[in-house]
Amino acid sequence: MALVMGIDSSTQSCKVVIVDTASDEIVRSGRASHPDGSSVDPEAWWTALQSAIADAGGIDDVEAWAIGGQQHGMVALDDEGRVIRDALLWNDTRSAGSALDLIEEFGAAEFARRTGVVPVASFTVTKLRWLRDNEPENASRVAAVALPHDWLTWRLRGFGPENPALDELVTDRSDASGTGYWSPDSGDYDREILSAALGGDALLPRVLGPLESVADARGRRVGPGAGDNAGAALGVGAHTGDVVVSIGTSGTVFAVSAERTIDPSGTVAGFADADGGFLPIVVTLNAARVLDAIARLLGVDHGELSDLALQAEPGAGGLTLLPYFEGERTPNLPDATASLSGMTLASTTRENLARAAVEGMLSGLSAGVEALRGLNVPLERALLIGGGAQSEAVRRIAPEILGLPVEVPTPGEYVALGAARQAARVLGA
Ligand SMILES: Nc1ncnc2c1ncn2[C@@H]1O[C@H](COP(=O)(O)OP(=O)(O)O)[C@@H](O)[C@H]1O
Ligand SMILES: O=C(CO)[C@@H](O)[C@H](O)COP(=O)(O)O
Repeated sequence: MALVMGIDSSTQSCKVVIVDTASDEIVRSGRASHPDGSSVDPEAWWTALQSAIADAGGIDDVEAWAIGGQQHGMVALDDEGRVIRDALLWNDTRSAGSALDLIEEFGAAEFARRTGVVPVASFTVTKLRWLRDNEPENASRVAAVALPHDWLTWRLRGFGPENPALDELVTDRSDASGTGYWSPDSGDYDREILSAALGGDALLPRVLGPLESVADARGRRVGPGAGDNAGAALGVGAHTGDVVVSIGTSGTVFAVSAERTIDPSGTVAGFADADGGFLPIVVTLNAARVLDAIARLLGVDHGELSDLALQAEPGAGGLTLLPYFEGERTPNLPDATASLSGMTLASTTRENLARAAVEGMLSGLSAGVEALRGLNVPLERALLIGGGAQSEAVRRIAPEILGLPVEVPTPGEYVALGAARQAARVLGA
């Protein structure tokens, strides 16, 4: 029997699972919270990772590990391996103007062709341009740029300001594909785009193939890791025809595909997966936290919110929630706010508001399903995962709004599980 560890360092928390490779069963697990906000000191993730590992009973008996994590966050390092400023996360919209500048310089179609994405504020490339234009002194100190999972992998392998070997930074295809300066065709970085964004070159993590590995300070195998969505695809075992709908802080709709997709409109991002293929994906900024916000407003917990929503009729009596609480990424409306419409004396009930929250959140995801269908991605069934999939109302209303049969795998930490599966693979177990 060999034990492996998978980690999901997500927006709201860090989750650790320790899996027995003989049975594929989780034998121990742990978690710790991350701070709120879209600009976060990466040290908080490192502290949370260590707490989550302690909560899981430690890793002395683990033979291999891998980290999945929230994508796109900009971790800028100086030449002594120190973090230069708080990381700007995927849901930080301050670089929306920088995204427009990059589109003007390169063209949306050219960007999509070269990198698989059209810049929006979420992608790392726009955060680097924002740094260049707004904090030139910080930009001039950047020696290396990493993503959250790259940086945590480096730290857990024993590197950091005390041992600042920047050339030991590694990443994987899936997370590299969310930077906006990586080419899905060549598998190399697009240095011209990187330099145009940052105003100079920087060291970037070496991109490992799906079965490549490195070692930690104790000689254990360390997998390349993954962006959280690609990690979830591994964890849930997604096949052609499946569309995974993940309701976490972000709402994501994605499929695994042997072919890369190119969408010059930017609606579908042409990411890579963690298995040597591709992962066409649509991402919204407003998902589980829409339900959190309305539950808070109504003074109920998630179970009660779900009960209320299921007591209302489909269509919520005409009440509609457009849930752009955090601006929106798809459609690209970084400055939008949420709005409630269709309020009459009859429609304005607690039940209808709860239902409107579920329907509004799912409608954003349903637009994602349509966008994938528009690129001829085969879609036969939806697999619903993420914290929001624990809501019975979400599970029961989803088939009608998504227009697909919906299966709900047993609630679980699929990103961490996907990372554990990758660790087992690199161990050859
Ligand atoms: N029963 C539930 N119904 C609806 N939402 C829930 C439920 N349980 C947890 N959540 C929400 O799910 C979110 C966490 O999901 P998760 O997939 O772990 O997010 P992330 O990966 O972005 O950190 C939180 O916003 C939490 O409030
Ligand atoms: O921006 C994206 C994908 O493009 C998000 O999916 C982030 O990767 C954050 O994921 P969660 O923390 O919401 O799971």
